[in-house]
Amino acid sequence: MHILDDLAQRDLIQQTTDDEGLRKHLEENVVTLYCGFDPTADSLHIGHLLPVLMLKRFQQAGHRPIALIGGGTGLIGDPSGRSTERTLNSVEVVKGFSERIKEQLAGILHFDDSENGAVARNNYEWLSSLTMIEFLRDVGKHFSINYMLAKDSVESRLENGISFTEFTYMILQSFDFMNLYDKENCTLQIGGSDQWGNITAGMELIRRTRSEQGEEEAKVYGLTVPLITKSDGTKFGKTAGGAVWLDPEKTTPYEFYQFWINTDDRDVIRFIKYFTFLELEEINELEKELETAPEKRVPHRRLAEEMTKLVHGDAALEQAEKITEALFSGDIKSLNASEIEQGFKDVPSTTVEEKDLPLVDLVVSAGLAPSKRQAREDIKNGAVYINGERNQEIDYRLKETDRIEDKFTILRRGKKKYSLIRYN
Ligand SMILES: N[C@@H](Cc1ccc(O)cc1)C(=O)O
Repeated sequence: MHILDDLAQRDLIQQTTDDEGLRKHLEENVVTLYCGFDPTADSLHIGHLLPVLMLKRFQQAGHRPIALIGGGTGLIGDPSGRSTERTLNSVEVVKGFSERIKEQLAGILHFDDSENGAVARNNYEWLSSLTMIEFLRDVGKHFSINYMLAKDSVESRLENGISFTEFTYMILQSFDFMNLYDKENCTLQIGGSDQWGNITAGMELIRRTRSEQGEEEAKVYGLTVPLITKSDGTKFGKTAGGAVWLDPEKTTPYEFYQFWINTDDRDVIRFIKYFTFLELEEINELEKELETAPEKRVPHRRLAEEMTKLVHGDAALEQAEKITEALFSGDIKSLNASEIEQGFKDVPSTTVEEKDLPLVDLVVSAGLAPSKRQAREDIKNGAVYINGERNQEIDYRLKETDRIEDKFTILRRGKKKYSLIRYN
């Protein structure tokens, strides 16, 4: 199947410049394409995943992707899709962010120098050495202010204001495209739907400056992926705890898994098409499953599996599944300390100095009962669990075997009220 047809069937194409031309171009050539990622934080988040996976899809279809780290543009700030000016980060900070983002991209794209291996570039390399005079003469001269003012990213900001710095951003991104065209024969730029203006600006620059007189026009292409919407109207990729990051230190693989498994029934098939590499036929099967046995949540589990494996690897997926299962069945004893840490990250925790406290005291300090009297009552009634096991001894003192790797005990009251006890 033509890559563009596969993408279309997955609803992954928002816009292309010259669909027919691009189709032919991809049929006849190993196409070098790129997508840029600005280091605006120390990690990518799932909002970045679609374009990253897009690069991978093109690679699987035999083309050559470049992941461009915006070490230079990240110092300027893209106004696209934003209603307010960004605050600038220091050069040091952006450098640090760039390195981490490169590592994350490597984890998904597996950079290598073979013919259609994915490669990473950093635009700091060429943007930092561009002189003011060169910039204004060789690049700026090809941009009319009227054209720039008409771009969405600028137009929408005129009322609230935009600095000259952010205003020039599109010129820098255009310069990137031209530079990659010159040096690497890169002829396609992809990006999120908010990047349309920047991508077409670059195409225009290349057409103007790189077409030889009397020859065919220098021809490059652009493609954008859609903005991901959710059926409940809330923003994709945000949870109560904030953004869903790809860095396992910021969003644990378990949380990441939970994010996907909690996808709304109405969105799950669409997300499987967007984010996984499953064949369309298999996706149709999953859709049937959803219709006939929605309570089994087979597609949700599959989505969570595929995504966790892709971003965090097999071992992390296995752990996420184990934690999910243990929390569901209450079998806490099967978890080790690192799994406890992940699975109970959002559960209230109490740190205690003494290790063999009476259960009654612990239940109170953990905030699971308002008084010792109530705690005794609860224990007697069988509402209190240590690491998933009911304990009805009113005079019970915690023992070594109640501590998981000597670090944690999980107390539970009733069905759902958990508390994580940490030992110093
Ligand atoms: N402007 C893009 C990132 C980018 C940077 C440089 C480029 O050449 C291309 C894209 C964004 O904010 O998402």
